[in-house]
Amino acid sequence: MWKLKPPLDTPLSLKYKHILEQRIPIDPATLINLKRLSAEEEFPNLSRSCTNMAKVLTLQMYKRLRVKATKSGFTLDDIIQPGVDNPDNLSGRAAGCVAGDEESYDVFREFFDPLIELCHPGYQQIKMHRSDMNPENFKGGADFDEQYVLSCRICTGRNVEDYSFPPHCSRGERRALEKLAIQALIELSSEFNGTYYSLNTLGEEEQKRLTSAGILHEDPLSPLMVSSGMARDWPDARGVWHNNDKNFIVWVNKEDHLRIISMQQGGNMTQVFQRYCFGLKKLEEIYRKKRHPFIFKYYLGYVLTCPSELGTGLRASVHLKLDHISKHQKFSEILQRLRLERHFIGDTHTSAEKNIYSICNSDTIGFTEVELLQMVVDGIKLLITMDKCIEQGAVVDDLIPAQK
Ligand SMILES: Nc1ncnc2c1ncn2[C@@H]1O[C@H](COP(=O)(O)OP(=O)(O)OP(=O)(O)O)[C@@H](O)[C@H]1O
Repeated sequence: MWKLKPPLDTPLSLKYKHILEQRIPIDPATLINLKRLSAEEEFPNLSRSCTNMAKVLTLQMYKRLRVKATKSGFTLDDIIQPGVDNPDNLSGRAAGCVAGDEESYDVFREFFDPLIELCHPGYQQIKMHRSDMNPENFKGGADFDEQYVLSCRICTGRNVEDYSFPPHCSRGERRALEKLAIQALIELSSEFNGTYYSLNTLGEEEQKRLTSAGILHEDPLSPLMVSSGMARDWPDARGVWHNNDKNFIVWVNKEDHLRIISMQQGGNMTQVFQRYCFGLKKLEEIYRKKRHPFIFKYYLGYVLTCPSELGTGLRASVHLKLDHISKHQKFSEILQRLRLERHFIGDTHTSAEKNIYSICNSDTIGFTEVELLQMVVDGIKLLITMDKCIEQGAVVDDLIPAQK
């Protein structure tokens, strides 16, 4: 397994095991004792890494931070491992690192603050995170022309107080979180009738059915999940719940304790957002009543495993067909000005041939949920207008938005 924790039978690691299990504050001197080699000798080779982690981490910072750990024992080396193993940065936003628990963002703030700023320029000016999950505050319609838009999806993550995050949680923590999620989802079922499927016991037929409904993916274990430690013990204590209409989905113990998804075919983003807000607020209330609230910090918003998803965690994406504007030489620049980004679709080859794109918001922090959705909807509508104009032989340069 990737996590190079010392073997448990040596005196040195017994000391480490004690630290992990007792959850006592870690004495930096203890960690220094565990580091037999110098920072220069241990510093990772980042020459191929295009991630934001590699842009932020210097040897001096590594020297200062490598002897620190959170109370549950998450270290800087654990944080940066995904970016060391996966040097590519396909989205431009790739953090190349993960948090192992809520405290990671405090103990390693010297590293995380500039990193979040790179992922989300302007983050350091944010005084207080704002949330707005009232669909009535959305201006204008959020319904798209279905000749262009094939499907809409909104996704976010949530982590529960007092438990380590998936890269770091123990088997027992993960199982306790699954138990809690199953109880909460049963309560949610009074609003949304649904079923939980444990990956441990999932049959082949069910697996096929969930995959064809876009709920399970062919290969759930990305290299990022493996190198961050999120894939440890897979599929133990992992599962997915969906409502009877298969348009509200909750993943348990994947990248975050919970990943919440509202999605449907066609262009009705209004319904997708209404369901997202209603279901997520309900789930949050259930967890709060069980005295296991979601982790929220005034300056980070909802605290998630991946620092590029802090704030709302919201990713609103649309699969749409753009035959013309996608060939414009400034297509990438237009997306950037609209604060949107392109994600790759599972079957990249076929979707590229058919000019089908997956476009979503690039920000998650600094804006409310309603504001982010507004950006996505207004941006997608503009792209569709531009596509239509080009098809009719018009020049669209004066429609290109100014840099926001
Ligand atoms: N609008 C959409 N309609 C249908 N499927 C979608 C849509 N947007 C994304 N998906 C699918 O959801 C999966 C995850 O998409 P993507 O990687 O872009 O999102 P993410 O936010 O990075 O990850 P996740 O939402 O799983 O946490 C992919 O299989 C993708 O094809």
